[in-house]
Amino acid sequence: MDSVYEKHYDPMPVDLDPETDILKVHEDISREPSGILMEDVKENIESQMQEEEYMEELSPGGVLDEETISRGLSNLGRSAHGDHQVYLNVTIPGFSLTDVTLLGEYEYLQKVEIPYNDITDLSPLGKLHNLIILDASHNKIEKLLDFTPPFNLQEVNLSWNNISEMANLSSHRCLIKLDLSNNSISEISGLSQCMRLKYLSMAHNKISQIVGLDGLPIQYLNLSNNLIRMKESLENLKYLRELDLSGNIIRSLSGLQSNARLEFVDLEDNEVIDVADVDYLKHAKGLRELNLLRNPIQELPDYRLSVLHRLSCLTTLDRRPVKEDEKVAAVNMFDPPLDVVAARDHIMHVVYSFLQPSRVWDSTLPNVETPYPMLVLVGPQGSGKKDLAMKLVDEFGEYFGYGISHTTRRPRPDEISGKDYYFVSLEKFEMDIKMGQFVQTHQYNGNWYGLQMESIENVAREGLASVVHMELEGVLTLKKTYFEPRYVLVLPLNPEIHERRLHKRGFYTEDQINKSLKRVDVYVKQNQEHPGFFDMMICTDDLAAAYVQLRKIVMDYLGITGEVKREQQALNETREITPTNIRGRTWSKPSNSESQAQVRSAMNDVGSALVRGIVEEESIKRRQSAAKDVITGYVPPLYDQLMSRYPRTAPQATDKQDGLGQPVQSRAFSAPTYQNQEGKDLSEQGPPMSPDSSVDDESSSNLSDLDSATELHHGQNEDADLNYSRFLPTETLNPIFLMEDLSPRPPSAGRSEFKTHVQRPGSERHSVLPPIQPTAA
Ligand SMILES: Nc1ncnc2c1ncn2[C@@H]1O[C@H](COP(=O)(O)OP(=O)(O)OP(=O)(O)O)[C@@H](O)[C@H]1O
Repeated sequence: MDSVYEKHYDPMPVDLDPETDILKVHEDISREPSGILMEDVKENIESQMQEEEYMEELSPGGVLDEETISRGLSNLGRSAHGDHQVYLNVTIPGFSLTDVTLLGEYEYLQKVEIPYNDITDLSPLGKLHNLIILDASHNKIEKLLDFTPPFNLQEVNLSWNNISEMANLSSHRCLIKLDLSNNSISEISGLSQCMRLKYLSMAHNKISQIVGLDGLPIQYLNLSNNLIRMKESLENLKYLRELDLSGNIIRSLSGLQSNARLEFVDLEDNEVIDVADVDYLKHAKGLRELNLLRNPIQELPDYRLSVLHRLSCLTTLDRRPVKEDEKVAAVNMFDPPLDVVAARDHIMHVVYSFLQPSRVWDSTLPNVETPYPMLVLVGPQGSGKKDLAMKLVDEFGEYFGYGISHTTRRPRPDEISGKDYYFVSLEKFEMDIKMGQFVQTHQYNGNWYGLQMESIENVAREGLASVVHMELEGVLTLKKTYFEPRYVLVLPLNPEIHERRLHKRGFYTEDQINKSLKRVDVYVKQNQEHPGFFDMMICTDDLAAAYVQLRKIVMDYLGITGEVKREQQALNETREITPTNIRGRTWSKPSNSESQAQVRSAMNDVGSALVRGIVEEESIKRRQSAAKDVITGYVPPLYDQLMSRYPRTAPQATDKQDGLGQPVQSRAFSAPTYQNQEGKDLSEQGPPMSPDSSVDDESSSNLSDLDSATELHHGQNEDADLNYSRFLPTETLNPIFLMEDLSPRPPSAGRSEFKTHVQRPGSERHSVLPPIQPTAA
């Protein structure tokens, strides 16, 4: 037997030229290909022709005949009554049939597929009592199901026909699926009795209103490519799960708000313009897919995130799967959790302050372990926290100072700028934010509130702990900073008393009062869900009792008894309180029990008032080091600048503060005139870089504040300067000795005489803040 290769191989006709010994191809290359292949082709063509002839013979004139039917029959099975072996299906597509009368004789048929013909009349099918599925799509039918209804007809496909009007289908009660797409129907009607209808497609028609479907159990509705404006409600289509309304002229989605079972909505190519319309789909908790492609809404900024925020359950939007991070981004953009708001607030202030030239603050109290002593009273508006704060400052004036926030709110009649708040304009507030002056900010009732570093420093400079009051959001930001205050939750638990208090003040609108009352729950929730978030809680239903409680907490914590306090008062009356003679009190959390014990023991030692507290000792030590760095032009590595908890990136006051009783003098250029090694006056270049400077370039550090540094140095003679120059950051130094060498702080007028002969350390770099050596109490 010939192999396949041999059978199909048709060698080129070649001759060997005896002279040249070269193979030559035959001149006559146009000869027929091999006989076998030719035969195949011929066979093929013949069979095709035969087929066509045969087809032509079938159902001549478009009249269905036996032969055609017998060829289309399939699925041999039992008749409905079970007494006959019959074919159950017939498929006769594309025979240009016009007359299907003969089909009526096949009464056992359950499925009839006669698409792609020219049928206009389906009445013969009325005899098919067992018919369940009918596909007569792509025909020329003009009337809808105008035949005696088979008892169990469930699925009908009459798409791509010429139906312009719907008929009363009340007799087709078993219909489950009806496809009438691509006809020219202008109104939906006649379906009211089809109480099993689950699937209805009327796409590509001329429908302008979604009516006539009330109460039907439709789950899948396709009305795409019609003329629908969607003014009506689909409220009665309770079971709707998939809705295709693409290619219409829909502007608003109102009407879909009641379809809670929707899972898929296609609104591509419509006129939806407002992202708020998406809210109409909010009740559909199971909505997974939404398509709004080719709608004007797509042009809106942050469109995708905005939709995802409103419909958080979506898994696919505009045919694109929704990613997890998109969902997170959507929430963070449109409804950020309190913590995210606080983180952003914090980042903003850190970045702005970092962009500012840094300064060394004057106060000696803050240190790495207890950055700034601070007591924060937290609670909703009208909880009485401000009254408590003021009273605490009144009574314990030698321990606490009131940390005054800035606000854009208008002052009330009895309020004084610089006492209750610094009342500033919005422009000023924003400018201060940009100048990196704030530690935290928060918007409440349309007004901005914020605590500036300067306010805290003003209190700390007096050797006192700040008492501030704020809303929860402020605390969340504060918790992200290097401050570690004590937080006292001040909460009215009786809503009636709270409401009465708010009404009595007469400042608030009903909305504001309601908001304040509701916010109590936010605080309660925060307290319950984050144990330890607040250090203490005081109920302020009775303000007097609340103060007694707060007072006791404060005195216990500070370790003062009534007697000691009196002693201390007497002591204070007899001596001037300066930052150096106040001992190391703190209201912030010591980082470990040891240092807390040290603080307590130092504080209890009332008799030795001139002995410095540990807090101050450590603070002085660091100031010395920082001051030396400033003088020697040392720039800390970027990491140190960022990570150090010392307030090195504190904002620079470059402007007078509006509303301050005593305007803060500009500190930006307060550095003294000084000279470099060669004796050249550098004052034109500005002062040397502070240890906090965020700028690496020495020449650009012209805004450093050198108050501390100059205070340490000022007034020393040449010897003192030389003496100081010994204490480079590399050397271990007991700051007490250094302080004893220094004369008291001179008036600032003398600063201009300051000169330095200290060598710059060059590449020798050291940590700005040397580790704290444990000091004996
Ligand atoms: N820096 C701040 N950060 C966050 N919240 C602040 C800040 N300063 C003040 N707040 C709070 O903003 C809210 C509104 O301040 P406002 O001064 O208008 O309150 P109030 O009507 O006087 O009520 P209250 O007596 O509770 O302070 C108050 O709860 C207040 O504590």
